[in-house]
Amino acid sequence: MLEKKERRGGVSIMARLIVLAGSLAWVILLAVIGGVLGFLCAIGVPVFGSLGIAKLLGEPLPLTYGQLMVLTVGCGVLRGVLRLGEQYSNHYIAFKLLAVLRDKIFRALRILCPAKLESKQKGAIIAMLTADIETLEVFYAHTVSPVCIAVLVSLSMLLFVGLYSSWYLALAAFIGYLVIGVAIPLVSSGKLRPSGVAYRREFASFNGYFLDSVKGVKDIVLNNAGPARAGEVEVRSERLQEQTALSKHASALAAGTTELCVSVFIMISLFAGIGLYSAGMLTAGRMIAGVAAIFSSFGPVIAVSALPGNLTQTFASGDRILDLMEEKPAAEPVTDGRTFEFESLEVRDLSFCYEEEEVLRHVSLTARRGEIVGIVGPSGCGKSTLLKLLLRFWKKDSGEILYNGTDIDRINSESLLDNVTMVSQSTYIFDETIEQNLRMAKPNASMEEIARACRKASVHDFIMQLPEGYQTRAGALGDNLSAGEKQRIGLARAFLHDSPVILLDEPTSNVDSINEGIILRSIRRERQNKCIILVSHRASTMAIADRVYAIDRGTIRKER
Ligand SMILES: Nc1ncnc2c1ncn2[C@@H]1O[C@H](COP(=O)(O)OP(=O)(O)OP(=O)(O)O)[C@@H](O)[C@H]1O
Repeated sequence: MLEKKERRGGVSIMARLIVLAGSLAWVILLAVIGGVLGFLCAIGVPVFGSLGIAKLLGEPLPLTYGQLMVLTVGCGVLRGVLRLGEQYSNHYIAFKLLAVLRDKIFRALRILCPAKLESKQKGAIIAMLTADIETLEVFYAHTVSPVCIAVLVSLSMLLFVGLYSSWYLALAAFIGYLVIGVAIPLVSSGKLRPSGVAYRREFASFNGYFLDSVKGVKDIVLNNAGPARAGEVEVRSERLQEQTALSKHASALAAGTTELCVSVFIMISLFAGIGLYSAGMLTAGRMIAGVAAIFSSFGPVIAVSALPGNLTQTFASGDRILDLMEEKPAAEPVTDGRTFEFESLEVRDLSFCYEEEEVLRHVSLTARRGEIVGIVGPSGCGKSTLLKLLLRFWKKDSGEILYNGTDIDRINSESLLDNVTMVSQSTYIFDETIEQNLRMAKPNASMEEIARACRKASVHDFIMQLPEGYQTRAGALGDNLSAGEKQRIGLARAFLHDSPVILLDEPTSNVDSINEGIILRSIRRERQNKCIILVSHRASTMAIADRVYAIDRGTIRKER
């Protein structure tokens, strides 16, 4: 299972996410520069205009009216260009970075796979690959740059107002920036969090229930449970609506408070300016320029105060993604070990437990090229676990798994996968053509080889009946591939992969006796040059084994 780590703080998440952006951090920098210059130009329009008025009022200025006019118009035009640049950078970050992140996450998953992705985890992983990565777009494109822009623009404005107009006015602006850009986000994020968390909980619950109902609609109809199910959907939908209203109410309140505070601080700076002018501490021209600069400088901090609604969710997504990236695989891949060409397998005194639950105790068995070894035992006794350990999905607790006399922990993972293939109880069929689904086992296989593998798995005739034969898309068949057909495609993949060891977990559990006979004949023929380890409940399947081991409550004994 993915381990639950300690929650990280917001700053730590932000820092790590920026590191994760790697070489794309420079595009974020570009967006920040574009944003800062853009806002300064926007503020420049009223400021240069008011400097013109200051000049009219007799304020000495080293600029002519013409130059002030050019600067005012120039700022207006540049504002548009810079805004475009900022938006372009943000969108570039959003799309490029999401692609880079998906790639990184996929790599992390490949190392964790398959042990840590057992079925319990799939839902969380799929959510991460879709919703969480999308949410991070908000972080990179709409969180980092607004915060940096707000800090830089506010500092520039404080310096301008302080140096040109008055440090008292700068102080009033400073308090305004702090209240709008820091205090309101902090207070409202605390208040928005519970309603945001409750909303997301209801949303997930509703979605899960609804999708589950759609998937299970056949069983709902067969059990005449439709009205009860529809009633529950209605109840959950109403609960979701209530939470949506509460959540929207909280964010509307925060937005209203921000607007109110902006108006209050504009008034405060206006009254402070008039007061300073009346006290003779400021000329009319400098007062107008200072107050105009403050009036137009709240845009960046308003953008920051609008963030908290998304921020909690963004950080939660970032936290989950960082957890996945830092997750240790159940068995570290071996890259500096030995390679081998399979001849023999010896399992000695092998013990293994999943967390608390002990599954295998002092298990020993042998198998070599040319043999079919059967494993039987009641459901849940650890047969599949033993096969997974032979592929090092999990790290054994004690004992040895020796391939050609070398322990599995000292064999390169690549070499192990070249030598050992497993057909598990459920085969996943990708939404590609049947040929592509098979070819993944041997990318350069000829069509003849593919067809031969399918004949051995007794699935060739079925494929030839499909509308486009091997070129039929599995997706076009919908859910119409039976469990047995999928199982035989899985088997054909294993035959095509042609590795010396084939681990078969219930290979005939879903096929009829005619197909079972064909498959068993193929397996028997394959054994000449291979080692086949066969798990099955069926006595008819076990009949082809040279040796049979029985597992019972974790211990093994040779049955024949
Ligand atoms: N990833 C896992 N985490 C924790 N427990 C697991 C995991 N996989 C299997 N188990 C448990 O280990 C035990 C052995 O499971 P395993 O799948 O090896 O049995 P099996 O003999 O192959 O059963 P079946 O014949 O029904 O396929 C079961 O109790 C199962 O619930």
